[in-house]
Amino acid sequence: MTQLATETSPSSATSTSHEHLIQCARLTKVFKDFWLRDRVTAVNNIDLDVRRGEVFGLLGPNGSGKSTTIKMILGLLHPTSGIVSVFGKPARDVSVKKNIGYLPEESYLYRFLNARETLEYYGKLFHQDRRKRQQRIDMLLEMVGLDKVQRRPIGEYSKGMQRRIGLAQALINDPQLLILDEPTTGLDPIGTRQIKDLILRLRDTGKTVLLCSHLLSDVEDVTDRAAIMFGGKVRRSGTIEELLASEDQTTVTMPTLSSVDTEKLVAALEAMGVTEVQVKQSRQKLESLFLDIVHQAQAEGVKTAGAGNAGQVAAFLTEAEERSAHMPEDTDAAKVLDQLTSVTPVEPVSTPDPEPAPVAPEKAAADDVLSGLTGEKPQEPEPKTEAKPTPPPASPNKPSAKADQSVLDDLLG
Ligand SMILES: Nc1ncnc2c1ncn2[C@@H]1O[C@H](COP(=O)(O)OP(=O)(O)OP(=O)(O)O)[C@@H](O)[C@H]1O
Repeated sequence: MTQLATETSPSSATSTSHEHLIQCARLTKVFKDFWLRDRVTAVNNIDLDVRRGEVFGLLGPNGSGKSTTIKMILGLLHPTSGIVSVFGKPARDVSVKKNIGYLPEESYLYRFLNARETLEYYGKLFHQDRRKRQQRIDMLLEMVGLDKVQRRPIGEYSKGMQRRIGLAQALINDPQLLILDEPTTGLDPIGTRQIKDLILRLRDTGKTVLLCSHLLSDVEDVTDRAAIMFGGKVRRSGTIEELLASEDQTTVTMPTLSSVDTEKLVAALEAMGVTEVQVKQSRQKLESLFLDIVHQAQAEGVKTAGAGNAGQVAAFLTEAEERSAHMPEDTDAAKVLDQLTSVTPVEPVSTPDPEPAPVAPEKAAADDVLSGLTGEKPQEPEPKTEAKPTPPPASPNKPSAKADQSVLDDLLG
């Protein structure tokens, strides 16, 4: 391919109005020291919105406030000031939690549980009945390529395998909003591609993804819009096209031209008054080259300890994508992803339970997990507010943008 770069026009990106699923207004978090004096302003008066059905990238260097923002969106940290609403409700509202899946930056998995037990544990926290839980666990283990190693303790897993089980854990409740903090850390390029494909597939089925990553090429590949933070503030935000558009260049790509044709083309452009024309041979991305080489080696039957798992995930995601391009509906992979991503009514988290006692150990364990995530002491349980079912996540039942706005207006006073 030949690429031709010339000076000219601005981005063609357009923005349309969408329903806001996360809204942060004047959001601030100041961490205090032991004597309650202000120590660190981690997030400083930011406005942010994430729209339903988009992949939103939250970027920034270490310590810029991304994780703190995410924890406030999750209701794990109290804002010092400002407002954060999720699904049109305050972030600490327990009922919104059922529709959120979260992959934390660090794994908070139990080393001595195996993959299946881990998903069992998280499925139970959502009070899923046994049959539904088992089905989902089977589908998720297959999807993240860990079904063959599901009985091994997680402590024995490699970093990438732990990321995979973390992702499965985040999806166990079929969330409408998926918050992924550095999802591709530790993954090989195949696993990274799989996660990116999965994110895109989930977006295509109507899920919203908030993605936090330092790997800019990953973010660039999958996000619709992004915000770049520094020092607790959002420095820039917009669509990827808007953010990356080079205002003073146009790129034209075409099949490779002969040197004679290239000269004619450049001469024609110069005759039109276009200056500084650059002609260069297109390069493929290192990721495509890597994947080509690996796939070729797999096709040749070259043996390697890790290839089995990676190949399986790729096949699953490929079949799912083919199905979306009008493949027969009944392939196994299509069914798996379909069921995982289908919009199903959300079950009440705690339908009045005739035997409430057995929930207690899980609750205690959940508090452990929460306190691990936040680094703060767990809150006292909010009495019985959990019992209210969330409206089904299908868009007709979701609060409208107007409703979102009015809640926010109410909250803002
Ligand atoms: N529990 C805490 N107590 C005190 N300071 C904190 C706490 N959590 C975060 N901070 C501080 O807040 C700032 C922002 O941290 P945060 O973890 O949000 O950054 P980040 O953008 O997610 O960074 P990274 O990319 O390294 O994960 C940092 O200066 C950090 O030290």
